[in-house]
Amino acid sequence: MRQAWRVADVRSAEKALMATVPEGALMQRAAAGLARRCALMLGAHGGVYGARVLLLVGSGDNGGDTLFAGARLAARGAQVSALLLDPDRAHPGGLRELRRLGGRTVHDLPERCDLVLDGIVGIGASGSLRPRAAELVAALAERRAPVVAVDVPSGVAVDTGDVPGAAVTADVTVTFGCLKPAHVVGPAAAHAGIVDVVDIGLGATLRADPAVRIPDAADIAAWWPRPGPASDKYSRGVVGVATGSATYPGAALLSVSGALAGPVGMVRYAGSARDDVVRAHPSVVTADRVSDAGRVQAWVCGSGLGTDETARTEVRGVLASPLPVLLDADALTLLVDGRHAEDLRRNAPLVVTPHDGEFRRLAGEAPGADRMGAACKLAAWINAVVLLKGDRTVVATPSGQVFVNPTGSPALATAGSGDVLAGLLGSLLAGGLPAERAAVAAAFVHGLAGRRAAERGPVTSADVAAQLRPALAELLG
Ligand SMILES: NC(=O)C1=CN([C@@H]2O[C@H](COP(=O)(O)OP(=O)(O)OC[C@H]3O[C@@H](n4cnc5c(N)ncnc54)[C@H](O)[C@@H]3O)[C@@H](O)[C@H]2O)[C@@H](O)CC1
Repeated sequence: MRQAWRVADVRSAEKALMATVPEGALMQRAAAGLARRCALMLGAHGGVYGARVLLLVGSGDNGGDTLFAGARLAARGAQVSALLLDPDRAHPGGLRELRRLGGRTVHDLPERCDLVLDGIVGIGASGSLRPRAAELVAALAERRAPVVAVDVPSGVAVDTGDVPGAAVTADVTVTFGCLKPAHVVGPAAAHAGIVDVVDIGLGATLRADPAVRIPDAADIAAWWPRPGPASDKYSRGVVGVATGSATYPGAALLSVSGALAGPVGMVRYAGSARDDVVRAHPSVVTADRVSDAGRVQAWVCGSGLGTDETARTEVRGVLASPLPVLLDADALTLLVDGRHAEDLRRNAPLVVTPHDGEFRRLAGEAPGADRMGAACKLAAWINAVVLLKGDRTVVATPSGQVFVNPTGSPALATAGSGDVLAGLLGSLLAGGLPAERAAVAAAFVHGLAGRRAAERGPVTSADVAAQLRPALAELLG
């Protein structure tokens, strides 16, 4: 599992490390890693010798890294120019080194270059880019040259992943010591491109809890419940699905197909779409109401349920059970009505899976610029695992742990895709996974399925459901 740390924690780790190494050593490690990556990129397109490299240099150490890396490229024969945002405050040692090795300074963006290094600001940035920097970033976007961001793309909010104004969009970001939240969460993640972490020796001094964890395929495969020789349909878990209605039978079908792809041995469906469900999925055992459904180990409730009195009774019924419950869509609307989020507090595990609109109804305010912070706050308030949907879906626990799903796909932004996710997640809850792992694993596999479905053209949520099993077959080997 990869992890990302907040600026303050990176700073203290760097401070501790700096006390043990010669002055300037960390910047040289950073610059060496950065120059190596740039040389690789140039090598793939004609070579370093003679390549036109532009450095955008701010007045902090981020600019210093950039100047030293530029000097290394100049030493290998690249034609390196540095555009200094504030010439009087550019890193003096870096500038000297660049000039010594043949680099020069320029006042404007050149018409053409083979590679741009964005060293305007790094983790020392505050707020949106200042006007001169913002202008430069806008002009850069028109040049279409490959861009390497140094540490973080200039203009992103490093700790939250927000993009408050103009920001560099990089092909590659070379970061130092560890990932930061902006590389993996929020709109900033899309500005980072491929992220390379250069080891500058920070590992031993980076002791704080990470701000965010990013699961990989091996984590999900290790968590996924698998049947053993002694398993039967009950011991694998039975999930109850209370979704859909006569008006929205599709929601029932989609959440059930999500549940069937999960690890449970049986799916029970309770609701007025039972005939449709059984016709499409003959293995599902159905009932009219939650109270008649029989024994289950977890409930999924909400998608397409409607908001009438019957729906309200069903939601109350699942919440009154001592079982893990996942609430989505109409269930959230019903319970909250803008004011009753406390009603969700219960002792058994609860997962809610809101999109931004549902989040606003639940929390009383939109997630805003800090999606991780907002999800954590809501999770603590209602004592639930919150899965906040988005391009980089965030999963937050009541104790403040945050995970970000790396497999998101724009293909998942389609009606009913959340119903499929809810069914799969409920199946994992019934299969015995702790709530946060169930949420993280479901988002991961749902994302993989979305990506697979997108390879075959425009995607419907039924396509996503159909790709869950092949995605799992590949993942679980
Ligand atoms: N601290 C360390 O040990 C290491 C730091 N390194 C580099 O140092 C960077 C951090 O350096 P600094 O702390 O000097 O900070 P930065 O270089 O990230 O930014 C600070 C400078 O940017 C300006 N600035 C701040 N906000 C701005 C905005 N919104 N628009 C335009 N300009 C703005 C400030 O006036 C200041 O001059 C890291 O990102 C990394 O690149 C690396 O050399 C590795 C080691």
